[in-house]
Amino acid sequence: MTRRDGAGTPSHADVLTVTMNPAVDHTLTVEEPLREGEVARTDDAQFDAGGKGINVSQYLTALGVEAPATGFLGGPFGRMIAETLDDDGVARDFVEIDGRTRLNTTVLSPDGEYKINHNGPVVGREDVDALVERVRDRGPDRLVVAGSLPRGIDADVVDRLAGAGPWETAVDMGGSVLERLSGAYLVCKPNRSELGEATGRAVETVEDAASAAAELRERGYRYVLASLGADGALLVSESDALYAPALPVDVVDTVGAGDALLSGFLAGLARGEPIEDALRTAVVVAARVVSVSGTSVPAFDDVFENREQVTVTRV
Ligand SMILES: Nc1ncnc2c1ncn2[C@@H]1O[C@H](COP(=O)(O)OP(=O)(O)O)[C@@H](O)[C@H]1O
Ligand SMILES: O=P(O)(O)OC[C@H]1O[C@](O)(COP(=O)(O)O)[C@@H](O)[C@@H]1O
Repeated sequence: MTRRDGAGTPSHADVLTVTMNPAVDHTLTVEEPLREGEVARTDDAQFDAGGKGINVSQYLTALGVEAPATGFLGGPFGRMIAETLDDDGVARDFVEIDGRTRLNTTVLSPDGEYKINHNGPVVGREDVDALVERVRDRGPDRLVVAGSLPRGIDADVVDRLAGAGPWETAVDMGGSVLERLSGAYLVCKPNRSELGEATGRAVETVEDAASAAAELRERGYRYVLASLGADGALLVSESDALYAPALPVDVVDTVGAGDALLSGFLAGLARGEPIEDALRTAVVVAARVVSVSGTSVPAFDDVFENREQVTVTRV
């Protein structure tokens, strides 16, 4: 029997996020480039509750949109994530699994950003059945399914979650998963390489990204929100392709940048913003998140007022 690892009685949610493969994010900053055979030492280490949907729940909650988190948690890192969500006031309703939730490591060194993501635990079909029930219990208006799939789970589970009720579903998953989905989705948020992987196209320029996003959109997405790193973001709908450059900020690291972009977009939609403004909000939220380390939640107080800083053009 699967166990419920969550706080409180299930209640309706505006947005519910699903993270099937959560992670504790371990961010280490070193002062010298890593050298083979040498021990690097640092006093600067940070642990955050992570995984794409969990980050979206944290960012949305901080942006004033109720967004409980569900998915699978297990082991000591799973307990740490649950405690962090409680401390941050993010409602949670996870299926407790026998496997251990993973630890993902980012090393920030003078020569760059190194990320190592563990593939995560094995999850069983009965855990998936329990997850579908959790989602039905909450009956959200919008569902966000984000992050990699744990071992034992195939892309059809995403279609199953999206099709289990009347909610609109956003997905932020790897290109090979996007390629295999067959349901109807509100939005997907590929980054440049995921967009290339999902379409088999080379994505170098903004124009390349717009063509690839338009092709991907036709496979069942109302919007494709493509993130292009320091080049900004692109929002493609049936009638439009809108491009917004990134805001010039001092970047600490880009962990959580894509999750922040999606959160800002969903927060804009939840507030009834027109699509163009939701794209602006998304870019401001992403700029805030890349300015802090790991997936810690920065101050979002003036995000909505500052969205006019973002210029949007038609591609
Ligand atoms: N170097 C940067 N400077 C400013 N903003 C950035 C930078 N890198 C990323 N961003 C912002 O974060 C968003 C998501 O970044 P990206 O790296 O494309 O996502 P992901 O984390 O999914 O790979 C971008 O669309 C942009 O708005
Ligand atoms: O599930 P994946 O693809 O391994 O990614 C998980 C990692 O991505 C993050 O959600 C950050 O994502 P982004 O940098 O793409 O926004 C981390 O919190 C987590 O460690």
